[in-house]
Amino acid sequence: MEVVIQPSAEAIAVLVADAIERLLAAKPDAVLGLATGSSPLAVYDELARRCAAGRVSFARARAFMLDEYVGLPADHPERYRNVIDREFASRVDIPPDAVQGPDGNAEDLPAACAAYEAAIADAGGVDLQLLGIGTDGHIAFNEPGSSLASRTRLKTLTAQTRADNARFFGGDVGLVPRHCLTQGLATIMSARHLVLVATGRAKAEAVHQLVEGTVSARWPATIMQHHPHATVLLDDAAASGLQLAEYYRDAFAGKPAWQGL
Ligand SMILES: N[C@@H]1[C@@H](O)[C@H](O)[C@@H](COP(=O)(O)O)O[C@@H]1O
Repeated sequence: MEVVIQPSAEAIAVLVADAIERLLAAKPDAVLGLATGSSPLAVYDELARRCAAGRVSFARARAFMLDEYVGLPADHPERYRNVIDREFASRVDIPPDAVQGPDGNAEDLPAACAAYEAAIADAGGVDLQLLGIGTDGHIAFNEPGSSLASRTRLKTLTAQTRADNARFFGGDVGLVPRHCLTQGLATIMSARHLVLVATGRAKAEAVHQLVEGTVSARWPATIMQHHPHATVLLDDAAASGLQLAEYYRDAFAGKPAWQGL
């Protein structure tokens, strides 16, 4: 796992956008994994800028979302499909039907989960998966206790996650759905490159566990320690709980530029 500590979300976004630009230059029909939440927003801003400037094109790319709330109306602004359209897809040249997410309004949710797994496999798997991390250590919506071998399925959100996400629902936790569909931890681990972004002190404990803790379903993101190509990008606040921060800084400072992330 590579840990990269940067001064700001914008500096992180430049590095992540560089990696995505490089991937698409080598493989224009690459499969991207998209995350919601506030953590990837600066990355989407940077990609939109580069696309407008003609530096990068998503015209042949495909993308899969990590997760979706269950039961939000199709036109609800916080439905993750709508968030991704607003923050990313509508701002770049990716064809609208090239972006897929789990169907949180399907009549048969287990069938929708199985179909989603099949769609990812049919696309050849995800090349680069963007991730945030919850304060309780979840990735996508894999809450504590999630099977480390899980695939896309229905999950119940923790009170902590619903409280954290209430800010997107006018501060009313009662409006945050209780259930979601989420890629499983094994689904995420199947992606070829994992790129996790975390900023702010609220993430410091989860980040410490992710990088330096024992691999355990108690902190689901720790499964990333088993991934052969995982990059964790942090600002100083999110890195403030790391015991080996100086080593990570030194290693990145001495890294040859041609290696990229
Ligand atoms: N399902 C999403 C996750 O994919 C995201 O990583 C996490 C952190 O969100 P934020 O980046 O807003 O802190 O919360 C949500 O619950």
